[in-house]
Amino acid sequence: MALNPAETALWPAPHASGAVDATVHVPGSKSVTNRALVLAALASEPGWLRRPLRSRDTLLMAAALREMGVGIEEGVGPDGTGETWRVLPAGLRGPATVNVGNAGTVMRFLPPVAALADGPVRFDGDPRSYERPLNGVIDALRVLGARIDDDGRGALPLTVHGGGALDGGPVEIDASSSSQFVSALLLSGPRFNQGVEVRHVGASLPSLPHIRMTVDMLRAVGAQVDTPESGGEPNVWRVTPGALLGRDLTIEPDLSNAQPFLAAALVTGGKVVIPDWPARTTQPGDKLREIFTEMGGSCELTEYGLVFTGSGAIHGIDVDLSEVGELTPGIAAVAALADSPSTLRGVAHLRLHETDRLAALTKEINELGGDVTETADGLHIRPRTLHGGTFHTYEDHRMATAGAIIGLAVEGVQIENVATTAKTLPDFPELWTGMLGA
Ligand SMILES: O=C(O)C1=C[C@@H](OP(=O)(O)O)[C@@H](O)[C@H](O)C1
Ligand SMILES: C=C(OP(=O)(O)O)C(=O)O
Repeated sequence: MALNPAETALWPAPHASGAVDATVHVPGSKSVTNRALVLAALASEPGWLRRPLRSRDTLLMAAALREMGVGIEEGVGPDGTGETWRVLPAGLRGPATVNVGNAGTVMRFLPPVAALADGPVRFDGDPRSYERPLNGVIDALRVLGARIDDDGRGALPLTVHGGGALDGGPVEIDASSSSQFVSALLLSGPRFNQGVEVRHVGASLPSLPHIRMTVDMLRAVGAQVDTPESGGEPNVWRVTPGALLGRDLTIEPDLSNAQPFLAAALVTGGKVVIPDWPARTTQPGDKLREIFTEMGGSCELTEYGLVFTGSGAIHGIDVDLSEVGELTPGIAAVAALADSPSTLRGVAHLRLHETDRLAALTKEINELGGDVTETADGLHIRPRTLHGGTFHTYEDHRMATAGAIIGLAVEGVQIENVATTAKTLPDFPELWTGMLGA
């Protein structure tokens, strides 16, 4: 496929001339917004999303739900403050066509919704979406009573022949390649005739906080969910059938998208404040308070938000990132600038994310003079003096932000296709230059 000019364009990553000192308002969480849209669409009454993320992944989710008959009105809230979306659930309908782009949440969360539609729903997406695993969702839906036409690879493209309802019941899946398989089945589970009982039988299960996020958000709209943590069997989640409530939900800032800004404080020995950092959250980005503190910073969580301060020193880290895999690119970027080596473990499944993130990070950091090697499940990073050059991004938003972090400390880094940050953070270049006072 020919790349358009935006994809080939190079963005000179700003070099920081001194310590940053900024307050950065980070837009809403992708993971929370897309779960909230699905749950509101499946509810038995209208609901509101306040401060939703407006990005490629969330607009694809909204467009897909609209295709299936759901009303989503974008506007300002009833009290006139901030962007608010009103979701009007309706009988889900096919025929419909869903473009998933390269959004894991759309390609995994919507086939179970489509199984409830009253006709065929065709799923297609970016070339990369054909390579990302979907077998856990496809196989499980068949066991639960759905009819699906695919090409047998356990991936897109496919058609779900919605029958207006789904039996549901018990199902075993191997979700070692993506936690989103579990989340997908649980989110629609209350609307299946028998609910759903998901038993994970694989060797490992990544991104557990994201499964907790699914469970918390289901409970917040009235669903009954039994989990391993609430006294149930290990690796088993059970959702009881029942109606879902329409809620008025304010979306938290995306803490994984706060990562590059916190990293800027760490890398420049400066200070960054992120307003509205939640006191309690299931977002994996909350782990950054611990990880970036170990890497040399310090933080204070106040009523206003998170105040994160760098000390001027950046330390390497040995850390298992299996629960917080999406933080890996940003941590790798900081580790490449540290005063000691790092080992990032537990993230083999990143090979099947937006791009093969382990290969991409290794290649791009090494091309700037770094010393990174891939392991079976992660990266070894030995800091070296880096030089400028082109940082390729492979249509991966987190590769682009990782390159920008390195560019703060290394002159002459050019990020290819910074526009790819639109997947979850369309305003990234403006927020970044704003933070630097440019
Ligand atoms: O459920 C979610 O919102 C997500 C789950 C994780 O997926 P994997 O378990 O596939 O890593 C994460 O990496 C992704 O960015 C968002
Ligand atoms: C893995 C990610 O996204 P997706 O939701 O497409 O899986 C990510 O945002 O880092």
